[in-house]
Amino acid sequence: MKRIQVVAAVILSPCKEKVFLARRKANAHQGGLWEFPGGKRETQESAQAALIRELDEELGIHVASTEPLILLQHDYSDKCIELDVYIVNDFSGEPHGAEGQEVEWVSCKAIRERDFPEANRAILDALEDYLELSNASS
Ligand SMILES: Nc1nc2c([nH]c(=O)n2[C@H]2C[C@H](O)[C@@H](COP(=O)(O)OP(=O)(O)OP(=O)(O)O)O2)c(=O)[nH]1
Ligand SMILES: [Mg+2]
Repeated sequence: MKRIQVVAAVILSPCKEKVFLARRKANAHQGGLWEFPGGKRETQESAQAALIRELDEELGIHVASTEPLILLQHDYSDKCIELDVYIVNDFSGEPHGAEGQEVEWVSCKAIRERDFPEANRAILDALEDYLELSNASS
């Protein structure tokens, strides 16, 4: 199975206490579950360019800077993906569900109460480590 290249963003509020989540449309792959906004990379497109394009299309924001969080591979029974995940804490515009999807700023402390696709387990672990480190140094 060809591996699908996906980029996703962990969008943090200025004090890093909240993260902006979107809910996958019911009829999509992994439908109804919460996700970090993003999508498939186009041929020849860099991860950065894909992230900027996806967050403009899906949330109507302009990404100013990113830092890599985790790169992972996950095999679902029907799809194999590679997820390239970035922290975004500098952007302009007010994020909203530009494609009619449900969105929400969720407290980082309560994020594990949401249902995510299986691949996201590793992202949540990486995010927890990232937030611990950034709290320790502030
Ligand atoms: N954006 C995103 N995708 C995720 C996450 N976790 C996870 O398993 N995925 C999977 C679900 C999909 O198989 C794939 C993303 O593809 P997608 O179909 O949503 O891509 P897209 O936004 O470009 O949408 P489309 O143009 O194909 O409608 O990655 C996540 O946290 N964020
Ligand atoms: Mg998407």
